[in-house]
Amino acid sequence: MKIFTAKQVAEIDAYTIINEPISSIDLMERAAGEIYKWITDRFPAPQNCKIFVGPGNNGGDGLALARMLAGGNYSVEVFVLQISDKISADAEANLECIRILNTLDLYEMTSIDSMPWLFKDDIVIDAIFGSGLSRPIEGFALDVVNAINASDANVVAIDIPSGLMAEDNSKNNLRGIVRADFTLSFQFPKLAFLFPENEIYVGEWEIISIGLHPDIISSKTTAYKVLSKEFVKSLLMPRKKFDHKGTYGHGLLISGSYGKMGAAILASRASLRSGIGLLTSHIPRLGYQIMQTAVPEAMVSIDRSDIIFTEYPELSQFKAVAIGPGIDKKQNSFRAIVNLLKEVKVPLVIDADAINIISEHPELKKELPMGSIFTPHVREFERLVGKSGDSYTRNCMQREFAKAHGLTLMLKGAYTAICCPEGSCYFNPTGNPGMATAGSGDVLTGIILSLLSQGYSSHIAAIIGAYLHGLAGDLASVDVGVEALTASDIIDYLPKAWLYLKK
Ligand SMILES: NC(=O)C1=CN([C@@H]2O[C@H](COP(=O)(O)OP(=O)(O)OC[C@H]3O[C@@H](n4cnc5c(N)ncnc54)[C@H](OP(=O)(O)O)[C@@H]3O)[C@@H](O)[C@H]2O)[C@@H](O)CC1
Ligand SMILES: Nc1ncnc2c1ncn2[C@@H]1O[C@H](COP(=O)(O)OP(=O)(O)O)[C@@H](O)[C@H]1O
Ligand SMILES: [K+]
Repeated sequence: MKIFTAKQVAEIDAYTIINEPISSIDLMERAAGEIYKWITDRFPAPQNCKIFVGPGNNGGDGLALARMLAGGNYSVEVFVLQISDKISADAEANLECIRILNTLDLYEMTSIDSMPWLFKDDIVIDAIFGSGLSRPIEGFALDVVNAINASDANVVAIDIPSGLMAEDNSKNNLRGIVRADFTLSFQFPKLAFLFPENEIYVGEWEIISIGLHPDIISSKTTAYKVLSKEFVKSLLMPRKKFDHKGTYGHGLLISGSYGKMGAAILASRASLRSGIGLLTSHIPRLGYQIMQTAVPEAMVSIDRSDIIFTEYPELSQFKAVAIGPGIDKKQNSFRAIVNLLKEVKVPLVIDADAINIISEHPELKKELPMGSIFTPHVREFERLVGKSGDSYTRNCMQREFAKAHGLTLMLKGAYTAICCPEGSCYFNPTGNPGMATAGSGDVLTGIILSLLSQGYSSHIAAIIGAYLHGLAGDLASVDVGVEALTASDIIDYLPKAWLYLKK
């Protein structure tokens, strides 16, 4: 699913109006009708609805919705904020319509003094500002936002919580944003919904389709997409009858150290559960028996060191290499990484302490092999790329870094962001908080190594890997719940995840 900027959505709107064709007020009616359906489904009548309305088309949606709710056995009060002299034509038309209705109460608000009391069971509809917000909210509208936020009512935001910018909130007043329980976004998600600090404003979000024109949606380009099952499935390569293990490649996994052999076991098992033909696990000597016992399918390459990574086997036989899970950051490991970066000619997955080592030696950033994949979580990302005060800025830095170095840079977490060398950014919707547990990143590294070894290109391997990893976590959470979920569960549910993905 594509994510467009607020400006692009306005263009898509305008195209739809001309080419469907449909009048703008009818499009507003359609949008409000879809919100009405959602509300009647979620909060069946009778209920008390308090609708706060601003001067633009977001307010117009709220006014059209007010008329529908009033006709549907809801008790409706509408509060029109007198914010500016301007009111959009469609909002004005809808305001005229409801002025003559005696089925609802209409109030014009010029100060916070006329703010109604909001009760716990009230449904508050936030239609103050939508995607036309051009600056932080101030004045009495800010007081209204704060009063809504201080209440226990059920707050439903139309299109976007008022005060939240659709993309960049780095200069916003964060105290002037409605904290919705539900956000009903028209046709597409906003980029801001995918950033962790905005969860308190957006609440649960849903996409409400309003029939915007398919031609413009498919032709308009955007850097941002949310992955879908259909898209990920379309990337899978079919297996053929006469394929053999050589067809699916030989991968090298460099992982583990004293006290962290578990990372090597997890990544190895995940790799083998994701379709790799042959896996060689390079580990320090102490891990030999552990690995041979825990993962009999893996071949083992033994480091001269008992406890850390200091060397690697001859590389020509491998189709892909992954390094990092559990390797630690000792000086000898750093030297071995310097050599590996110089020598490796195949795609490389760089995770965990391999990222930290490169971050501590910025001169190594020049050596990064094109086509490599970095898989940092946010702390590792900050060490590698730099700090930022907000997620939008961080995402811009991530895209820039991927472009500048010609590599795929994943930022792990809820909605893992995968930035590709040509500038695109994919967000992964699968996964759950149960995966915030030790070793789940090691599992992801193993999966991606496996996909690279099978011949998937770097950014495709990152996309399939992130989606599959989250899907396995989601399927596991259905059976074991989120608290009890372990990284091993993610591996155990990889078979089901593959089957579900290919269905
Ligand atoms: N997408 C779709 O397909 C469809 C979209 N629809 C709906 O349209 C909405 C977008 O409507 P919109 O463009 O009229 O913008 P909206 O946010 O209502 O208000 C802008 C007004 O507020 C003003 N203003 C801005 N910031 C301000 C501030 N801080 N403090 C004070 N004033 C401020 C601004 O003034 P200006 O910036 O020009 O000074 C302007 O007057 C969209 O979110 C969705 O709900 C549906 O109806 C149909 C299908
Ligand atoms: N709340 C969440 N929602 C979705 N995925 C999550 C969530 N928390 C963690 N994950 C996923 O779990 C993995 C955690 O990786 P990482 O932090 O490197 O763990 P570790 O270092 O313990 O292996 C990442 O792939 C991340 O996307
Ligand atoms: K809104």
